[in-house]
Amino acid sequence: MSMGRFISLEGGEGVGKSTQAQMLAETLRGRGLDVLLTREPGGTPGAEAIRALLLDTQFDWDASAEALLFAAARSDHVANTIAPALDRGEWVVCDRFIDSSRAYQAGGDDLSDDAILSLHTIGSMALMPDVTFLLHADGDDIAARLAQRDSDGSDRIGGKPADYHARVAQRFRDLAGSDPERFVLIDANGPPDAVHERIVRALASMLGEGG
Ligand SMILES: Nc1ncnc2c1ncn2[C@@H]1O[C@H](COP(=O)(O)OP(=O)(O)O)[C@@H](O)[C@H]1O
Ligand SMILES: Cc1cn([C@H]2C[C@H](O)[C@@H](COP(=O)(O)OP(=O)(O)O)O2)c(=O)[nH]c1=O
Repeated sequence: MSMGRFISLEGGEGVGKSTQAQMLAETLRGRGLDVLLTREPGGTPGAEAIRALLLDTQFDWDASAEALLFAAARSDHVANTIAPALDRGEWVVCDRFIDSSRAYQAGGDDLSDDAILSLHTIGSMALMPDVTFLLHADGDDIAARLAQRDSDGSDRIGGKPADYHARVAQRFRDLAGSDPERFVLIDANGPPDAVHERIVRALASMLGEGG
C-alpha cells in the first residue's frame, strides 16, 4: 500500500480549482487509491460554519480577525479531517489551503507572511502540502466564468477591489517562485480536460514517476 500524499490546489477565484480538484480525485481513485477530496475554508462542520461567517457580506472583519478565523477553520479541518486521512494512508486533495491565507491575508492585506505561518504553527502543526498546484488563466476568461457562476453576486472576499486581487495574484506567484520543490504552475486556460491532463502529468513528474 502506498503512502498518502497531501495535494493542494491554489489560485484566484474562478480559475478552475474546484473543477480540477474533483477531476484529480476521480483519476487517483481510478488508480485504486483512497482519496479524500476536501476544501477550505471548510471540510468539517465547524469549519463550514466559520466559512459562512467569513464570506457573509454583513460582516466587516478586519485583516487580523479574518486571518484568525481562517486559521481556526484550518485547525479544525486539519485535526479532524486531513491529518486522520493522511494517517490512514489516504491521498488528500484540498481545494485551497495555507497558501490562500498567505496570498490573501498577507498579500492582499498587509499582515506578514511570518504572522500567517505562526498562526499555522499554533493551529495546524505547520502542516504543509507535498505538492501545490497553482492555477493561472487569462483575466478575461475568468471574468466571464465568474459572471456566469456568481450571477447572484460575489462573496465578501471575492467582492474585494481589483487591486486587492492583483496583490493576491502577485503573492501567489512569489510564493510559487520561492518554493519550486512544492509548487507547480499550471496553465488553466482551455477546456477542463486539457487542464486536468497538465495536472496529472505534473503530478507524475513531481512524485518522481517519470514524464
Ligand atoms: N477549463 C474551464 N473552462 C471553462 N470553464 C470552466 C473551466 N473550469 C471550470 N470552469 C467553470 O468556471 C467556473 C469556476 O470554476 P471553479 O472550478 O468553481 O473555480 P474555482 O474553484 O477556482 O473558483 C465554474 O462555473 C466552472 O464550471
Ligand atoms: C482558504 C482561504 C480562502 N480565502 C478566500 C478565497 C475566496 O475568496 C474565499 C472562498 O474560497 P472559495 O470558495 O475557494 O472561492 P472560489 O471558489 O471563488 O475560488 O475565501 C482566503 O482569503 N484565505 C484563505 O485562507
